[in-house]
Amino acid sequence: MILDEINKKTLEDVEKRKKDMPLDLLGRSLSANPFAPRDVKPYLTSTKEEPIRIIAEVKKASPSKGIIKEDFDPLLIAQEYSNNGANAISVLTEPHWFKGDLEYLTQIRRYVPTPLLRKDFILDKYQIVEALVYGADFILLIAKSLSTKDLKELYEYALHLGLEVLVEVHDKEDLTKAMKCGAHIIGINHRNLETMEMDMTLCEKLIPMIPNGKIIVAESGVSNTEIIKNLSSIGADAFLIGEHFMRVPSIEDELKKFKNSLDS
Ligand SMILES: O=C(O)c1ccccc1NCC(=O)[C@H](O)[C@H](O)COP(=O)(O)O
Repeated sequence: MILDEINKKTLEDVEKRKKDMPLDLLGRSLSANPFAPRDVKPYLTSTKEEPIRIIAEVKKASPSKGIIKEDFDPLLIAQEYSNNGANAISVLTEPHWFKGDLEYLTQIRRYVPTPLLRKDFILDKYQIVEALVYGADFILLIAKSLSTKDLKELYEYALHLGLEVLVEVHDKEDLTKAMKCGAHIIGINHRNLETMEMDMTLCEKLIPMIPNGKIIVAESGVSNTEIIKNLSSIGADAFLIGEHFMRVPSIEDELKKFKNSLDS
């Protein structure tokens, strides 16, 4: 199964990086870290004035689609997102299946003011310190990949370092784990990361089980204003969108249209 394969390879890579740069050394670079993480909650919370929040993803490739964007310039894409109203930017840093790079985070953080998500398969505290050093404001933790205990431990470690966490769920069991760890930002991923199947009705099933006051992010397969309108009406605050933006002729037009989904 793809998620197991990705997690296995991710852990092997982390072990190699730990040998090249042990955690205490990596941690030491934090004292000179110019990238203090910002509180992303206000950026992701739907309000009357700005009901639709968009996390726009910098995504070159994926396990389900292969290469998505040939002429891929992460900084240019991020600048376009930022200039056209994205509330946060998701930067895929996984190198094998998504062709991402941790360096993209730093490149973007230097020139783009919008808050950044390190989108990766985070299984080890080392990757959380990396996220901070390379310029992320928040990280992704996938409930399916972690035991309740590990999820809670990584979640608390990230908060302790000043990073917010998007806890991703795909079913009731994941949601129970997210609740037990006290997650405040919950991503409902329409994509089953084990089978790649999409279930665009998932938010309808899971949102009613989430207590009030949480920030809800609808993830994957969002490609038109009808989907956004519908999910917003049932309680989604924010939308994580990757492939669609990578394929459209004008990110500017599409992003503006999505932000104004409720106007028509
Ligand atoms: O995108 C995939 O094929 C994928 C496969 C296995 C694990 C994760 C995967 N994607 C990560 C994501 O969550 C998406 O990149 C993100 O939600 C945006 O989705 P989309 O708008 O459908 O590109």
